[in-house]
Amino acid sequence: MSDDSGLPDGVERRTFGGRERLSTRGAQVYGEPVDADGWRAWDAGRSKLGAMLELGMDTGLVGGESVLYLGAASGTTVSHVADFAGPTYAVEFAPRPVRDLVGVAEDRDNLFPLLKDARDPESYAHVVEAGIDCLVMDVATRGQATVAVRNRQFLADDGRLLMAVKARSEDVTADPDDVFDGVVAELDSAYELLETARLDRFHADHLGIVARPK
Ligand SMILES: C[S@@+](CC[C@H](N)C(=O)[O-])C[C@H]1O[C@@H](n2cnc3c(N)ncnc32)[C@H](O)[C@@H]1O
Repeated sequence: MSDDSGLPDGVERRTFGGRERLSTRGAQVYGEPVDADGWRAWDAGRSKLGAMLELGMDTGLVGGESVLYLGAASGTTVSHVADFAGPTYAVEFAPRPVRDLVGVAEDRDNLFPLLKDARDPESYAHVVEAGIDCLVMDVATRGQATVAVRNRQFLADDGRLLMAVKARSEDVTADPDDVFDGVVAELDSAYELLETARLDRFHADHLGIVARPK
């Protein structure tokens, strides 16, 4: 971490259109504003990890870490991650967004797209290095806690899980708080919870979780 901002090295607050925003330095991906120095605005409204940083959650990210990112979609968030992190493995199971993700990786030597199902970690265990520093999860699917537990195997003992839970993906009718309680209870088998925060300012009915392996 470069200063007392709580942001990892390689993530800065810079002014775009008169407004201070998170930013990373790299090739443009989704039409986000880019300044003259090559910094690109990181839209927290389109990124749960961006929202977690914007809300001041203590992610433990310092910059340069190895990352396994589950639910990469077309690369909006993972492109920013690869801008400040080390080797970044991006798992996504839908072929269409992976086509875009491959384009995003062409500009980033440290970004490795994997067309894989995050529920089946054995299918990419031969590719992803062991002792990953940070597991980022944004899979909007039923069984989000199960996916986190199954992928615990990749994390270093002092690594971090940074997870966004979408309540409606588990149960559209349930009270989000009940859904979050259930997810947290299931995570307990493999993780120690460090911090949770509702992301509603940026993402309705989402919970941000920071945890470390037990
Ligand atoms: C909310 S979107 C991710 C957005 C992305 N993280 C971002 O901020 O740019 C959730 C993604 O998870 C993917 N997904 C859902 N279940 C998955 C699974 N079992 N394995 C891999 N990807 C999955 C979906 O296809 C979708 O692209």
